[in-house]
Amino acid sequence: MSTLPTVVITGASTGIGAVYADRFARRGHDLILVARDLARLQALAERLRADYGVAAEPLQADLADPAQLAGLERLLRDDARIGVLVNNAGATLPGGFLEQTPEQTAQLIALNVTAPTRLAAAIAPRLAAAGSGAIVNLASVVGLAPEFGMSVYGATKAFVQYLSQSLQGEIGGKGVYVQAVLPAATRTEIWERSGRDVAQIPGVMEVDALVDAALAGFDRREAVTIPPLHDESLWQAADAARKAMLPHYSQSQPAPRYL
Ligand SMILES: NC(=O)C1=CN([C@@H]2O[C@H](COP(=O)(O)OP(=O)(O)OC[C@H]3O[C@@H](n4cnc5c(N)ncnc54)[C@H](OP(=O)(O)O)[C@@H]3O)[C@@H](O)[C@H]2O)C=CC1
Ligand SMILES: CC(=O)[C@H](N)C(=O)O
Repeated sequence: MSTLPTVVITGASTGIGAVYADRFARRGHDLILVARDLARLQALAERLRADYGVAAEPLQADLADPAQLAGLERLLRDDARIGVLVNNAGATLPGGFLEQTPEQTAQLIALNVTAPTRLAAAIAPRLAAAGSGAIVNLASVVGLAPEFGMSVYGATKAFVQYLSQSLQGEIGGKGVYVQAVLPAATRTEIWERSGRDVAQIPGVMEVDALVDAALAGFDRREAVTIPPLHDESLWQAADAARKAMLPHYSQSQPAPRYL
């Protein structure tokens, strides 16, 4: 058994989550791997045990299902070995807002918004009390870009980014590191799962490169990590522009243009 904190990774059966599992195992962490496809989780866990000598436990759960989500919440609340949560499980939807059904959007919000929020809420008090630990949340550059026409998916990712940055402010001072990771298009099954052809997308990043870059940001303790953004000053300028507005919101009168 490792002396390092155990890492819980949601959506670990494939894609970005499976590579996170490989990288944390390589660093010597024990793992709890969460997704719906138990056979895939078992195969990955077996490989990680063999390759790295860590403990790797598959945990089958549909995180859009409140009862199954509650089981993982209990584990995060109670198991003191767990010190890192990677909120990675997520999906997108085919079609546009006019085609998507209420059931589809509710399901997406349950997976992309409710699950990471509740899982973070389950682990945060214990990490804050211990004064250490990390919560990594997979957002997306789509959350910065309403122009991309992925309204509900993008809104869920904007939520995740906001939650991460706000939590960093709330619990960062108590020793808990919170990171938002914003990938752009990355070669995983997410594209075919939503009926899109990744071959039509320009500038797709390979999943190993994405996760290694995200972990470089993790090691630098960045609040927001955007692996595809080469010119870091663009993010810094956008963040500075947002912060420049903050002192201007406390006004008893509407702005003259609204009078
Ligand atoms: N790939 C990309 O271009 C980008 C991805 N992202 C984000 O990165 C994260 C990972 O995406 P990616 O690896 O590409 O996606 P994949 O579709 O490759 O993998 C998604 C993972 O989530 C799991 N998952 C899906 N639905 C559920 C559910 N209801 N309950 C539990 N687990 C579930 C899947 O496992 P199973 O089916 O076994 O449950 C799988 O392990 C997502 O949050 C995504 O939004 C952000 C920007 C770009
Ligand atoms: C499917 C996508 O659009 C991708 N996950 C992204 O967030 O860029």
